Amino acid sequence: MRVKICGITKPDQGNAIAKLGATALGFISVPSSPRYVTSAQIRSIVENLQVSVDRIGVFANSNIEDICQIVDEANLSAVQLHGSESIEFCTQLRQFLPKIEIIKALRVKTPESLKEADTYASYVDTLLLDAYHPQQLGGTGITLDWKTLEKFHPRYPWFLAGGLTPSNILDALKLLQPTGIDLSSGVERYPGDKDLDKVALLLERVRFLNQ
Ligand SMILES: O=C(O)c1ccccc1N[C@@H]1O[C@H](COP(=O)(O)O)[C@@H](O)[C@H]1O
Repeated sequence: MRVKICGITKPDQGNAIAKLGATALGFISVPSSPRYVTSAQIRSIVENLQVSVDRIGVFANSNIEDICQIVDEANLSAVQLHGSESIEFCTQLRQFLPKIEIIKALRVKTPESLKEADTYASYVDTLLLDAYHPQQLGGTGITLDWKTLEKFHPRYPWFLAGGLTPSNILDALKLLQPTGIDLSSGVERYPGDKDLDKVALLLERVRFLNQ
């Protein structure tokens, strides 16, 4: 199972989380977020890594030129599109970034969002389902209504996100079978400052379930 810890802002925490066994680190390239980091900051976190992990930049309604520049400057391996990017936008971005994983995030408001996920699946590598909040794009700590997803068994890879914590992860994974999980506020002391004890506990619980 892929485990992405998102909203990394500090080189020592990024390296520690990768060493604990997370498979991906997420970096918020959305200027309005309290977890926002510049491409230079991401690069310094990435250059400090002692183990290999996926390096995912999170964008929301950015233009293609800016995304490509940040991918290049920060040495990212994947982009997560967390705004209202269209299928056409994803297709265009694919042409500019043929070797970079494209993850489309959808904020699940109603069961219709799951049909939307199916329509994106042929145009991106991976889907990500997050909780809906009327004002905020992500990192809200709001838990998805997992019941909505009970019959969601797609053939494509997908991350479960939204309000996951070390306390609720086992309940989520007993009900759902995502190929990856994504956590931000559930493993931090305050926005951008990760709690390494919580990350370690999370990884321990996920390993317990997968053994
Ligand atoms: O974390 C943010 O600040 C953020 C800002 C803008 C778009 C996405 C953001 N984070 C994403 O939110 C989800 C879930 O976060 P949480 O675990 O509920 O706190 C995750 O996919 C982050 O990548």
